[in-house]
Formats: sequence, structure tokens, C-alpha cells
Amino acid sequence: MSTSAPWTVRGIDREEMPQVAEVALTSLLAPVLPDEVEERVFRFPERNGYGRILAATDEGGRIVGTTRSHAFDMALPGGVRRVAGITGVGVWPTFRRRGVLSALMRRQIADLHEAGEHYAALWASESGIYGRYGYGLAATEVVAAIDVHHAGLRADAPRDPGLRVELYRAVAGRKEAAEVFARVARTRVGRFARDELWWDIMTKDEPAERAGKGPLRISVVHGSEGPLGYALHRAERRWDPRGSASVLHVVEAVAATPAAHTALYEHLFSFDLVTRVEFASLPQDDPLNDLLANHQRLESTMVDSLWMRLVDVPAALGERSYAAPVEAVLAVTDRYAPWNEGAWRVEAGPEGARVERTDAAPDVSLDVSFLGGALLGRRPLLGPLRAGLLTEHAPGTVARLDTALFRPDAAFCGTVF
Ligand SMILES: CC(=O)SCCNC(=O)CCNC(=O)[C@H](O)C(C)(C)COP(=O)(O)OP(=O)(O)OC[C@H]1O[C@@H](n2cnc3c(N)ncnc32)[C@H](O)[C@@H]1OP(=O)(O)O
Repeated sequence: MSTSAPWTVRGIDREEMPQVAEVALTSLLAPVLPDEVEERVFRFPERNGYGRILAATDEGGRIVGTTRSHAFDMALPGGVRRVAGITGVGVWPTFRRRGVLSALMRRQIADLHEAGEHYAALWASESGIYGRYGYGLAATEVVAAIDVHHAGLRADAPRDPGLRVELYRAVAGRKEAAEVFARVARTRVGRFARDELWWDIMTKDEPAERAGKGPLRISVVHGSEGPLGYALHRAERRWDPRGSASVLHVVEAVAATPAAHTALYEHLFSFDLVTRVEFASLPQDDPLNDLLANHQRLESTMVDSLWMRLVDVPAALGERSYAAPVEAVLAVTDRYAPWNEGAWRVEAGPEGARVERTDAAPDVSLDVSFLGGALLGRRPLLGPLRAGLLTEHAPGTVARLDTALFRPDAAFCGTVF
């Protein structure tokens, strides 16, 4: 049984950062020591300040657990919003399962609420951890691979002879990539805006990071008025007795127009000596699914991506967009954020939403984590309803909520943070 009693959770200062990093990197089984990657340890706090980092200490003052958060501008249904990107969660291995994480999570959510934040998001290392803290799995994305001999695109794929693809070292194509990304990220729910520091991380290419693969390159699709697409990739040279069996590893492929998608994919499938192309992450509804002549050949594995948490239920539901009108009273339980608990009347539709406290009888009773899961519009409440995890008092309410919350485009983050 876990208890938060013996732990103090507090902010840190700069001098403590190496200890905090020691806990985070050790618990996450990082292949490095903090002093070997000093620049990496300090890069975010030096920019953001130390205020978004928390440490849990034992009675003797030793740091035994930690977490921190980014301040992202993330596309959500309804527009780009400030979202706390929770990361660096770790508990020293000899202190696990004694309530350290629970103490950290309780303090972190209270801090975020006090700071006026409405949402938190994270990538979970294991799916059994964060539901109890009010997070719900809100998005899945796809890890994919294809044998290039089966990677031909449809004859009627949109092809624009005015587009040109150029291949650069990662540093050289970075500006063009950032330009395309900024255009696309604003409207793809789940994407967060990248500043220069994020582009440093995305384009970092030290030999130690290559893990047997080649240097990082960027292919850019140029249109007459500027870049329209790019892919970040590394080649892995392999030979077998019958010849080359090299693999192109695509870190990300982003395009702003249909013809740019075609140009980008045909380019990625055209490298001599490459027999297989692997994509680290694609949106569930990536155009590649429709562009491939033989799409069954795409080997796809669905993986969990963003877990979302409503820090402030009325504010988050009130500023969301809705696809259809809905009225419902939701009785929310929230063990870690008591200000969210109770009954909320939601009156929402394409024109806007109003969310108010009410004494009315609830139509649906549910844990706040299910609202987090439903937030991005692709994980219907019907799932937990059928599983018996939430209660529908007024039949049909969950179906109406799901219709109103639905987003036709799949949420996609694509960047593990
Ligand atoms: C956003 C990110 O940064 S994801 C990275 C998360 N970090 C890691 O995976 C690193 C390795 N693991 C760890 O450091 C720790 O084991 C943590 C952070 C996952 C958990 O920390 P702990 O201090 O052991 O958790 P704590 O004791 O507070 O557990 C609280 C509850 O969560 C449960 N729990 C903790 N870890 C897990 C897990 N990995 N899987 C399932 N349940 C878990 C506990 O059983 C407990 O359940 P209860 O409330 O029903 O009693």
C-alpha cells in the first residue's frame, strides 16, 4: 500500500539539478550518467527556469523522486492552448512503491492548477501508471514499415512536376523543416510548437546517438514559393549474401499539401540499395494509407501516444470545440484534483460551450481520466461505458457526448517528450 506521508515535495534550485537528473536518468534506465550529458541535463531548466521541476525528498532530505513539465503550445480541439507536458518522472529504484510518485503527482497537479493551467499531457512509460492520477489515453499513433518493392503509390496520386526534392545534412535543411512543421503543427491536434531548442534536439546528430545507423539527413520538398514538406531520416547500411538489405529509418515525414506528400513518399521509397523503409511514427490517418497502391503491405503497429489530463474541468470543457450540440450533467470524480469533483452541466455545440456547477441529477458519472481520454476526439466514451468503467444514468447521453466530441482528423503528437 502506498502512502505519501514520509515524503516532502518541493521545488529545486540549480545546484540540485545533477541529483535530480541522477534520479530521473537512473530510474528511466538511461545509458548515460548525468555528468556525461551535462548540456542535456541543463538545457530545459536553463531556458525555462527551475520552477517547473519538483523533487520528493525523504526524511533525511535525500532526493528520491522527481518530475518536471514543459510549457507547450499544443493544438487541441478549439485551438492552440497552453499544455503542461509532463516528463522526467522517476523514483530511485530502492524507494519504489512507497508512494513517492503519488506525492509528486498530487503536488504537481495542484501547482498547475494554481498557475492557471487547464491541461497536462504525457507519454507514459507503462500504461498502468497514470490513470489513477486522472490521465486518460487520448491518442494512438502508428509505427510502420514497408518493403520498397511493394511501396508503389497509386497511378492517380497527385503529382506536381513543379515540386523538387533536395537532400541535405540535418543542420542544413533545418530551417525549411521548421517552416513546414510550424504550418502543419498549428492544425494537427496533439502537435506542440517547436522552438529552436526542440529543433536542436530533433536535428542532433552526434556519432554516439546514431546506434549503428548513418548520419541524420533531411529531404525537403520545395515548391515554387518555398518548402512544402520534409522528412528526417537515417540510413542503416546492411548487406546479406544476396546483396544490399539496407533500411531507411524515417524519424518523421511532414507535408503541407497532397502533392508534397506524394513527392516525399516517392522520394523516400526511391533510394538505391534501400530495401525497407521504417517510419518511427505516423498519424493513424496519414495519407500514405490512401496513397499506396497496395496498402495492405504497410506493416502497421498501433502504439499509445498522448495521455491527457484535465487540470481544470470547466475551463477545459468550456473552451473545447464541439461537432454537434449536446447537453449533459456529468458527475466527475477526481482523487488528485478535488476542485474538479462534483456535478457539471455541459451545454455545448458548434457555436461554443457553457460549463457550470449544478445540483441537478447526473446523466453520466465518470472519473476525470475518461474526460482526458475523450478530449482529443478520437477515444469515445463508449469504450469505458461498455467496459462498465463509467455509469450512464440517462440512456443515450454517452452516444450524444461522443458525437459532439468527435474529431474527423486523428490526434497526433509524433514527438516523445
Ligand atoms: C511522463 C514520464 O516521465 S513516464 C516515465 C515514468 N518513469 C518510469 O517508468 C521510470 C521507472 N519507474 C519509476 O521510476 C517508478 O516505478 C514510477 C515513477 C513508475 C512509480 O513510482 P512509485 O513511487 O513506485 O509509485 P507509487 O508508490 O507512488 O505508486 C502509486 C500507485 O501506482 C502503482 N504503480 C506504480 N508504478 C506502476 C507501474 N509501473 N505499473 C503499474 N502500477 C504502478 C502502485 O502500485 C501504486 O498503486 P496504488 O495506488 O493502487 O497502491
